[in-house]
Amino acid sequence: MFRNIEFQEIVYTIKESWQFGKSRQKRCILKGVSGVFPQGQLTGIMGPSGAGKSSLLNAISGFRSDGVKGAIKINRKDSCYITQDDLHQPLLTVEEIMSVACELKIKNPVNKATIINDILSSLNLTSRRENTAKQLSGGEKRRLSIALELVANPTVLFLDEPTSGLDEVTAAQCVRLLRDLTKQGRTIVCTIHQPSGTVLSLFDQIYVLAKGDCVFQGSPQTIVPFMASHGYNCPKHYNPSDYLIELCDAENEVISNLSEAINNGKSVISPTIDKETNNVIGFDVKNAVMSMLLDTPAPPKSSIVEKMKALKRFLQSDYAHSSLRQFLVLMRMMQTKIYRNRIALGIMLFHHIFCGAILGLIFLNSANDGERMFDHLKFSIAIVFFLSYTQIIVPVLSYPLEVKLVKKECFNRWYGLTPYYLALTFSRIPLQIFFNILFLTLVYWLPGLPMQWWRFGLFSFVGVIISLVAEGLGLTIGSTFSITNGCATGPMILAPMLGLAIYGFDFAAEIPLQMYALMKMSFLRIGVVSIVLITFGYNRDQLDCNYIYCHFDDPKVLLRYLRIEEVSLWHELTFLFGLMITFRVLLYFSLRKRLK
Ligand SMILES: Nc1ncnc2c1ncn2[C@@H]1O[C@H](COP(=O)(O)OP(=O)(O)OP(=O)(O)O)[C@@H](O)[C@H]1O
Repeated sequence: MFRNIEFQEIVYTIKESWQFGKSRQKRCILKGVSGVFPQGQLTGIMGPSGAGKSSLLNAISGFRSDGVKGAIKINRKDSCYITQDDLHQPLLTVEEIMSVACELKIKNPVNKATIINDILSSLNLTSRRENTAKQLSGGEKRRLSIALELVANPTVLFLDEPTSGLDEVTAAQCVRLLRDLTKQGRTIVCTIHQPSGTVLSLFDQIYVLAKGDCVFQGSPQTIVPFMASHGYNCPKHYNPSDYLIELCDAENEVISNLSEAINNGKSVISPTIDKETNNVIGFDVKNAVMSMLLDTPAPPKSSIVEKMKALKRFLQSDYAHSSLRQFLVLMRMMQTKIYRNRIALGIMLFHHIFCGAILGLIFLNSANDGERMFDHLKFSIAIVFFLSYTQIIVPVLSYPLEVKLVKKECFNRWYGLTPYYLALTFSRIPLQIFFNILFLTLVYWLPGLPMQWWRFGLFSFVGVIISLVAEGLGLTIGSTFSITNGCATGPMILAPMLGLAIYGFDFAAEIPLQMYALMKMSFLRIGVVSIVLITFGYNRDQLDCNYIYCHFDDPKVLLRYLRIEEVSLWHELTFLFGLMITFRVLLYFSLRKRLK
């Protein structure tokens, strides 16, 4: 059902970020603004930089709810939000991305091809359908963002700065396109920076904010007469919106005068039109009729009714398809994405073969040397460190950007968190196993470890588990922090773990009990102990000795020296599994927090 979007006395408060020596203070970004965005119209939210335009759009669309107070009347299930960043899967073609959107967003995508053709041709993207998203220009990316959301035929579209970064002609084309979409009954609200006269005239309504207050709401043609009635005469040949914004930016008094006149958005300025010439000859200040003001308040609900409603909401899926179907579509999309990234695949292949060969050559034929006890330990540490570092650093650098895309798609109800999370977890495993086994084969074979299949199998299994633990940690960091903060956090977590991994190898007998407990928290330590147990335990044959006496030629002596001869590999594996699950659970909650 089409209805106006109405909001009343919206207050948006943020907590200033913490600064050294200063206490955290609250800052009011939106100061009780009200307004109506009429159904089937194109409304532009304008204002000086920092006025709170994006904040208002985020608050009304629900993209941001923390710190937002006030009443908002909108059918969110039928709306979508298009972010400023134009985030898409860069390696998929326009057609593939549209196809994924159709499969996830349409209940019965039987005429999927027709829907895609219609939307692409109406947005002038047909000629680009075979191109990947990263090959598109800024304007094309913007149109693709709109095309993707149109698949579900939403009645309300929110767009944050759809014209930013576009030249004047492309910006006008973009706004014209939005206006055409309103002709099909859609309500479109977007933030916009100082539009040209041509672009301004394309809007049905303008909502102007200044320092968190509403200073104008109405048709663009009424800006000049409205301002003039308050003594602010817009010079001829001057863009009225520029004049209004510049005035508000310069003088606080203007903001309070205009905001009072418009009742902070509770009034709307409508044009008086001369019937003969069809020109705007004046304006009227009307109450922005807000049905929610007229609605009689519902009687307070009992907690049982509330609980039943919550249960109903839980059982009714917000999505077009079941979680299983979402998982399968996402899994296929992620696989395509992984295998299409040929450069990354090539680098990963080279990285694993090169590092495996280098490590193998450093310890070439040394695995059976009974005099090189410390080399055996260094070898185990190097393997564990390689597996961990590789798996942590890649997601720390690449995942933060993906989280933003996931946030947008989840918000627009493409899919739920659980199917996404499962697809993310399982889609990477086959390739990860392949690369790790390649590396582990080289480092097993070149140093000359015993050619026993079962031992190699265990060695590879533990290696893969270590890399999965590390990947979980890397993804958790990537989903929680930005790239910059993640780059500091990753090594900060890894460094003590590495310290614990090598701690006490030469005085194992004297390690205090508390340190043992701490060492169990380092998956690197558990990984090193597991690798040593596999390579030197399980009745490994006597090592070579070219002297009269080699203290460590009996592998059991090495295990005893490290105080791990009684340690069970399965016990260590249980800890590794425990940490793997812990990091994956942390990843889930971190994603959930971000998506909220
Ligand atoms: N999460 C946040 N944390 C800290 N400050 C914020 C946050 N969100 C908004 N602000 C501040 O609120 C003010 C309004 O921000 P907003 O992005 O809504 O402005 P805007 O009118 O869209 O500006 P611009 O046109 O420059 O994008 C800015 O001063 C901004 O720094």
